[in-house]
Amino acid sequence: MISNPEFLREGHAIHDWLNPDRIVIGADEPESTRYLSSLYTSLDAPVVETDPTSAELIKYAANTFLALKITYANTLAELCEHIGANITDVRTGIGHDPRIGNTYLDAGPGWGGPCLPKDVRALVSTGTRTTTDLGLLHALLETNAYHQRRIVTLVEQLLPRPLTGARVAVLGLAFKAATNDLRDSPALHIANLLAARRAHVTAYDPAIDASATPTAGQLTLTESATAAVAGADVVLVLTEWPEFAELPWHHLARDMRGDVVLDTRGKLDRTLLRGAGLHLRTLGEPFSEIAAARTA
Ligand SMILES: NC(=O)c1ccc[n+]([C@@H]2O[C@H](COP(=O)([O-])OP(=O)(O)OC[C@H]3O[C@@H](n4cnc5c(N)ncnc54)[C@H](O)[C@@H]3O)[C@@H](O)[C@H]2O)c1
Ligand SMILES: O=c1ccn([C@@H]2O[C@H](COP(=O)(O)OP(=O)(O)O[C@H]3O[C@H](CO)[C@@H](O)[C@H](O)[C@H]3O)[C@@H](O)[C@H]2O)c(=O)[nH]1
Repeated sequence: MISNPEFLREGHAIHDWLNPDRIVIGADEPESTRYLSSLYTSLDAPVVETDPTSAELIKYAANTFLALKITYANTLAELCEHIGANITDVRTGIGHDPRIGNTYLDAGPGWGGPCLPKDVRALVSTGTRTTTDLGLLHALLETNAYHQRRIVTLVEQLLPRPLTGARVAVLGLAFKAATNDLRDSPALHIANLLAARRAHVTAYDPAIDASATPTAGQLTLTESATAAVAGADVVLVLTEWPEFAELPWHHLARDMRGDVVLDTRGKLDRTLLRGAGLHLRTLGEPFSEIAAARTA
């Protein structure tokens, strides 16, 4: 048996496959390793030759480490909000240290998709069959679920009315930009949590065909951002599609009932939104501006 894990990212599949950081080959027989290695001679990457169990563990361990980094960033972002620090600066400040690096530290609505959640759970499941202390990994899963629920709490805090009956416009349902994948998507999960709290949720994602996509909850999918945002008490950006920054916010603001945008990906232009008369709330930044507007 040979284990040959793949490390490409959705949305970058061809680039990542042609430019791998490493090739991992786990085989019991040297002949099998030699044969599989020969298939990769056109690619310029270090080859890690190992046994099948270690190869499988490399895959789970890599995805779990990425999940740990993201969750750490999300925890820091929440802390920043409470103590008046700025997550962007904190991230830059720690990221210059090459031992830490500056990737997978973007605060957001929790990690998801078809790979990270599955592989963290697989690592936990594998460890459960042993006496290994898995406290860190259990905490990772629990904390990621907490960070998704936290977005619902933030929406609730930003609304000038109860969440029940409020109109929430969700921009982005895919688990990240450059894909239409809804598997284990934090965005879809959060939208469903809001709908379960009896908010009226209208959602738009540029890669999701509203007419062809069944949703489990009470979500209304729309074919445009304009349609999703019309009448909204609050706009919630959950996927980092670049086009959301380019939306005609002046026009959208006129059709909204409220004046707050919660951008969980930190990609919108604060000056542009302010010019449109909207209050922008991001993760990991103090939000006194909105609190001041509410108490004025
Ligand atoms: N999605 C990614 O970006 C990505 C990246 C790297 C590695 N991987 C790994 O690749 C694998 C597949 O991921 P995916 O996202 O393409 O999943 P997927 O669910 O989209 O595709 C899996 C396919 O395998 C088929 N299948 C499942 N069991 C089968 C069986 N017993 N016999 C024949 N066909 C079977 C399914 O019908 C499906 O078409 C996973 O192990 C994943 O961890 C995925
Ligand atoms: O700084 C970051 C980076 C990512 N994410 C989130 O993390 C999740 C995963 O993102 P990404 O790694 O880009 O997605 P995948 O395409 O699922 O790729 C991961 O899973 C694949 C399948 O196992 C592996 O091959 C890849 O190496 C691994 O990056 C998504 O919800 C992202 O929004 C963040 O919140 N902040």
